[in-house]
Amino acid sequence: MVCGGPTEMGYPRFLRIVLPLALLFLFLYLSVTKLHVHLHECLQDGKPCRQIPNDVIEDIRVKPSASLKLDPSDVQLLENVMKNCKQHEFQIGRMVEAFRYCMTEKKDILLEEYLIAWRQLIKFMDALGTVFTFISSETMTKVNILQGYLNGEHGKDYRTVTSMVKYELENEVVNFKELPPNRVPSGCRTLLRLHRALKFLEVFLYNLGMSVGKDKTSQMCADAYHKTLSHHHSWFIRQVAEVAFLALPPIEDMYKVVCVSNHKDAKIVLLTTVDAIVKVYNITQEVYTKHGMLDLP
Ligand SMILES: CCCCCCCC/C=C\CCCCCCCC(=O)N[C@@H](COP(=O)(O)O)[C@H](O)/C=C/CCCCCCCCCCCCC
Repeated sequence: MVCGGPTEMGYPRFLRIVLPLALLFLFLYLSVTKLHVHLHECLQDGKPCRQIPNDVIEDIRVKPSASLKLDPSDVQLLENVMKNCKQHEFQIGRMVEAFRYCMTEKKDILLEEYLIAWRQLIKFMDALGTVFTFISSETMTKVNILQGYLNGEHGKDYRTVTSMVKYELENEVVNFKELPPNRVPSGCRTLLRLHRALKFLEVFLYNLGMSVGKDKTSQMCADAYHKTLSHHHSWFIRQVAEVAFLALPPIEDMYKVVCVSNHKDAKIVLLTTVDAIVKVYNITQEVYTKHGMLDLP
């Protein structure tokens, strides 16, 4: 079993060109976000003009649960991965555990555990290097907003996704028309951003798990992004993402990150992860659909 960390990944030389380009896009992005409020003043049917309705997005469904049958040797492999990966900053086992533990018997999501899983993903992105800093700090911002609510005065109302939705709707914290400036965004719209990113992660890990070991990670990641998260991002963000994909390490290095040495083992670990993510995603999706909250600005 190979157990090198993501910090051991070697990056190609072309990054010397890609990195300045990424910084340029970042600069452009930050310039445009200063115009954020003005862009949102353009409203159509009560929605910002740049917002793409949720229903144009192809419904991507991966169904590993039905096909994922683990025999005792697979279970042993997963246990080994959990044990042997403990020295890594990013622990896929810890992430899977958190995604599993965050689901309650009443088909609800415990926010505290959900955020633990996201913090693991942030560790992974941080280990990938500076090209990913922007994405990981954006993710951290969202995690911190939710943690802030959990630690705040109404913390108990933020224990689960359902209780958060109930509390924020009853207290008019959620704004369906615009993102009010100079206010901490609501928990519901913040979680929605992570929820959409979770679909991207699900499809990306599924692509990785199902690949025959020859495909490029950048291609698999771009494919997942184009099918999912990109529909919610502005042009500038999409360009930043395209640059980041080029900096992704090759598939063998990804395998090391999840503490496996070959494609067969990677498939088991990755599809087990996808299985947990799909369940969490579906529960959240149901709550948001029920309350018509899939397009919160
Ligand atoms: C073998 C293990 C593999 C683990 C792979 C980990 C991959 C990391 C998982 C998810 C990363 C994406 C997290 C992105 C959060 C995005 C939240 C968001 O959409 N924010 C946008 C909207 O926010 P508001 O403006 O409405 O407040 C925001 O505009 C976007 C900011 C920039 C994010 C750019 C995202 C690019 C996605 C591509 C990520 C590729 C990372 C791959 C790392 C392997």
